[in-house]
Amino acid sequence: MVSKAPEHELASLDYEQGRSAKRARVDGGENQENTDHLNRLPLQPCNMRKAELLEATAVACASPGSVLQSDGQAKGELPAAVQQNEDGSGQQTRSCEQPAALSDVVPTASKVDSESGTGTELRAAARVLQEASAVQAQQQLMPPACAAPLDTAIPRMEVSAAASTLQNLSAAHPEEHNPNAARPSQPGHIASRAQPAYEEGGATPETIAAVNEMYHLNTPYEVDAEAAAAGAERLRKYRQHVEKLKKEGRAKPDMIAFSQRKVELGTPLETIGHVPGVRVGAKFQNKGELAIMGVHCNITGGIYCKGKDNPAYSIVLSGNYSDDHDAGEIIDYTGQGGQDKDGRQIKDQEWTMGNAALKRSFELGTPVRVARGVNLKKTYDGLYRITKCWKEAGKDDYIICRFRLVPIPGHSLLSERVTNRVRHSRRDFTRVQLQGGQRLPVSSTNLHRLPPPTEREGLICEDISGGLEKVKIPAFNNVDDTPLDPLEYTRESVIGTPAAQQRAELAKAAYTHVFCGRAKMGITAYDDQGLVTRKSVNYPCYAECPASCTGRQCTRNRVVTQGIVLPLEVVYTGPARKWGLTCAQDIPEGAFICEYAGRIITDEEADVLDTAADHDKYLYDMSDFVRGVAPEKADSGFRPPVPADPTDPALAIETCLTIDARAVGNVARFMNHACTGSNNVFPRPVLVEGSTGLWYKVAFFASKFIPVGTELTYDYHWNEDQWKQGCHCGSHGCIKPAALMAQ
Ligand SMILES: C[S@@+](CC[C@H](N)C(=O)[O-])C[C@H]1O[C@@H](n2cnc3c(N)ncnc32)[C@H](O)[C@@H]1O
Repeated sequence: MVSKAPEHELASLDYEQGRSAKRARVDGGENQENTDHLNRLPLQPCNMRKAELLEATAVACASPGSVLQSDGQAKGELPAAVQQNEDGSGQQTRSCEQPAALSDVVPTASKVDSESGTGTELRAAARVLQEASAVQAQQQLMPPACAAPLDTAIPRMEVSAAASTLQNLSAAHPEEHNPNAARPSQPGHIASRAQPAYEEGGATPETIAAVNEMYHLNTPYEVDAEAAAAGAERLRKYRQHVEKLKKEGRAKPDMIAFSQRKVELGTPLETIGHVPGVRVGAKFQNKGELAIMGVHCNITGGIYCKGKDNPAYSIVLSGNYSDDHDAGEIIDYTGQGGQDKDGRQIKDQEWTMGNAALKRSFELGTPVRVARGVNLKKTYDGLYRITKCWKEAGKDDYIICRFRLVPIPGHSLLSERVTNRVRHSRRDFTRVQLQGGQRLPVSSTNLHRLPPPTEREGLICEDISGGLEKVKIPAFNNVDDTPLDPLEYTRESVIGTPAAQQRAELAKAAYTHVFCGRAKMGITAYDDQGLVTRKSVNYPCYAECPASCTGRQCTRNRVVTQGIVLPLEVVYTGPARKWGLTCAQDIPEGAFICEYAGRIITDEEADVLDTAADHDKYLYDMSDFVRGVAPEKADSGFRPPVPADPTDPALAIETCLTIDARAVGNVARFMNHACTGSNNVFPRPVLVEGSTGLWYKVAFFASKFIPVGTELTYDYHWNEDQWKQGCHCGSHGCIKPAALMAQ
């Protein structure tokens, strides 16, 4: 989860960096290893799987009669004779010999990785891959063991290396391995002949678990405020120095400033994982700033590492490598080396320098920082893990090293972006300043009301709740013909999945007591009119009384429990924000508006919802609600009754639920966002006697008097990146005004 630590990205610096990002990446190929720092990393190599694989490969290759399936897997015994039709002109023969020794036939791990992974070896492997399908086809036609004459022997080494490659391939990526696709469409063209050669030996689940533990990847990232303040100061001084160098007319002031000030400013170097104090999503004006903050200290190269034997610290994606494929959630990153000064690939890449370091990260499962951005400006996008590495022919027909990186959930901007849900956490707690003044009950006849819906234009549905709410919820479209999407209306949240059911039950078991909200809070959150009081408005949680509580005070303390009483309306606002929620009468400040209802699912289930189908637009993450809010934000008052021990499983259970209101929901799903200053509604967790087994709801209240017909909005607390299409709230303090985005 992205923390909202003090911002340290200061105003933009207006200067040109001396070399293009593309050139910098090329240079990185030559000057990649940062030798300034000598500390060694704590992790040791873990080659267990590779060794196992080699052993398995050796067995497969060393056995006479072992057969290669067309899908690339070693199957049974090799045929004693292999028929080859290299150029389609005739058969070649080789005698069936037993390999003499393992080292003769199976390259060692390093041979597979760095020596035999050259273009020549790959091409040879590719050829044998093609033959594998022929072998299988032939095997189906003829008896094994030298039944068919082969004209020319294929060197044993080549076969076994190819078998190893094949096994790697099929094991690592079966769906992409298609030997038929390997047939040359343009003979002699490397791209058409070379097959991807996937490297086995990625970290085992046990290693990854250990790495997660070591780098605190099991819990969402939280920025240390002190370290953030120190970082902001470091950046400020660095920028000052850059300005000074610029005034002196120095070339490449950002680079010079980095090398001159890094020691004095205490740049965190050689850090695996997050750099303390740097929040995910932090923006930097150039690579010098990335370097001085310790995010990516290789100012001229795309890969930051120390030596080929250690895992890499970070990569920078500038969109300049034609072979890079950045699909957001998945990055297929191209290694370094083999380019000319214009960025053209002129040689095969090898598992050396930064490529070797990234491969090491793959083997060890260590996180790699990713910074992205075109031109000079970069964003720290958080931590990724390399799930695959391989060699293949690049667009320029030379063999390139490739790495697949995927975001680590809770530690990358993208994992936030993927779950583009309306997040609220203790950091997102909105302080509300109620103005006081006339606080009429919502039923007061002194509040203005619109005429009945049937007397107004644009009515497309008289009651979207289908009679489920106490009041009708009509829908209007006075803009165009856009219809309402189908919605299964629900008045209260429902448990959506068996996994969520399990969590809800566990949570219920952890909180068995029937509570009296008044007893818990000492006072109720509401006044006699059912409006949130000025005193209680910034309590982190409200508690209502269950039906079993009697007495005037307790009966009064059931506001959310009563459900919607205000005449809410769903109104089409236009193509930018689509549907929104308004009210057909004045709303007094502090009035309850509605709860956020939908299907309750687990966070994990929410994370894999189809974002392309806008599924994530209607998710409300309940995480952190129960953990309370920072003391400086919330008034003392009542806090959620969470266990004192934060490791209590009940806490973990309860915080892992999300409300999904896309297909099943209530009016709250139509409420749009407005930035600070212009929204009029705020959410609070409310303890109620839930029918679902959950012990709280998310409820919305008016933060001010809202005149009749005004759109109801609250702060989604989305960051700039989440507003990909821009925010159309139109307020002065808008975080990402759509108007600016268009420029
Ligand atoms: C919970 S839904 C709100 C209802 C939505 N407008 C609809 O038509 O169903 C959240 C989505 O509404 C849109 N939205 C809400 N507030 C917005 C704003 N201020 N600017 C632009 N789009 C907004 C975004 O597409 C967002 O993902």
